Amino acid sequence: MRLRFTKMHGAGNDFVVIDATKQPLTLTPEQMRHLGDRRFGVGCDQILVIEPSTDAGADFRYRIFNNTGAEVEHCGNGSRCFVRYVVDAGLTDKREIHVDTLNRRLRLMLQDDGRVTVNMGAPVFEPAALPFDPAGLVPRLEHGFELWPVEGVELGVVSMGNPHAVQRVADVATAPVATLGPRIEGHARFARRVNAGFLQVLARDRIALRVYERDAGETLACGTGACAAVVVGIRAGWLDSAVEVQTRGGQLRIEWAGGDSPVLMTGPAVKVFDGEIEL
Ligand SMILES: N[C@H](CCC[C@H](N)C(=O)O)C(=O)O
Repeated sequence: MRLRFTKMHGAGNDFVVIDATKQPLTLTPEQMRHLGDRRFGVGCDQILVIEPSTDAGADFRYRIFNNTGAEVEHCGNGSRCFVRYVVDAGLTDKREIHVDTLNRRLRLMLQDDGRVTVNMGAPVFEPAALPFDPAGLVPRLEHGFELWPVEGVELGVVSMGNPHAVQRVADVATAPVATLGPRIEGHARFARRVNAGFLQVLARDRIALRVYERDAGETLACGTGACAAVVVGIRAGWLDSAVEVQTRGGQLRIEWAGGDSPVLMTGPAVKVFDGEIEL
């Protein structure tokens, strides 16, 4: 099969974007893995498949697959690239777009400076939402927020639609992302595995972040991970409600007013090239 695609990135988190708005497309996990392979295929962290909406309340739907072929619930950087794609491809003339993912409806706004703001929905802190099994653990409370002792560190857990476990570190540059990241990502207490965030507080409105992503390893940026780190930092009393997040691939802005209010993420979305591949 000859497949047309668009290569994009959001703060260095890179995607193969496939437009399936005009004809249905089903790729096997093996075909996804080939697309994601940085030597034998195109190479990407995740694959984004854009489809027509199946509900009057949304303009589109899209599906996200890690480069292992596993479908996931949410991708912050991918949602911004989705907006850039559908606007540039002329699939919509709107600047506020509603899209359905596996388990959320997102509202996305294209800003005049080219960045995209995404209403990422509200965080969910109940362990069962990830899922995370806290049985037998005694959390340390930081400003009333539970930090769970796992693998010798303290994890703040939160679902942004996909699962995240965030720990505070003194310096992201020396954080044990390559060794501790996979141990947390695959830990038995996370039945559907987890994205492992390493957060360094630079100021109450600025953090540095590295994320060992579920099913993808360390990426240069993780949008849902940035949301997760900021809301954990706010609940733990380390951060204010608007935070600049420095990732290895670029900068994101995360805002959250607390409670059931939605998390707003603003950041870049860049098209790199169009291509075709024989699958
Ligand atoms: N690896 C994530 C999906 C991609 C999320 C990330 N790329 C983002 O920008 O949010 C997971 O399995 O939940």
